[in-house]
Amino acid sequence: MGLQNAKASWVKRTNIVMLGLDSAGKSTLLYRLRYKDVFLTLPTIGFNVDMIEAGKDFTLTFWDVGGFLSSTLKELSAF
Ligand SMILES: Nc1nc2c(ncn2[C@@H]2O[C@H](COP(=O)(O)OP(=O)(O)OP(=O)(O)O)[C@@H](O)[C@H]2O)c(=O)[nH]1
Ligand SMILES: [Mg+2]
Repeated sequence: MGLQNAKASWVKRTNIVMLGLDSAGKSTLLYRLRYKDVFLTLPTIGFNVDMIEAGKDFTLTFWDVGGFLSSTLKELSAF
């Protein structure tokens, strides 16, 4: 148990936020990277979170933000 926790502390984690207009292809890109396949998608309500193990001790966490929320965040960042 202690050994597992010690190992986990070595894992490098990076967060990637995907922002873009409605239907830009954010979720399609994420599913392509995650599952190596193309899926039929629905507009994302809010956001999706998915994790990809890019290497033995390296994980990427993708925050796939829906177009509507992306636009709202962009507007807010202008203030
Ligand atoms: N031709 C083409 N269509 C794409 C591509 N990427 C995505 N699409 C299509 O564009 C549409 C929207 O894709 P999504 O991945 O749902 O777009 P999104 O950016 O996640 O949209 P929201 O969740 O609404 O923000 C879907 O019908 C996809 O099949 C691409 O590279 N080429
Ligand atoms: Mg989406």
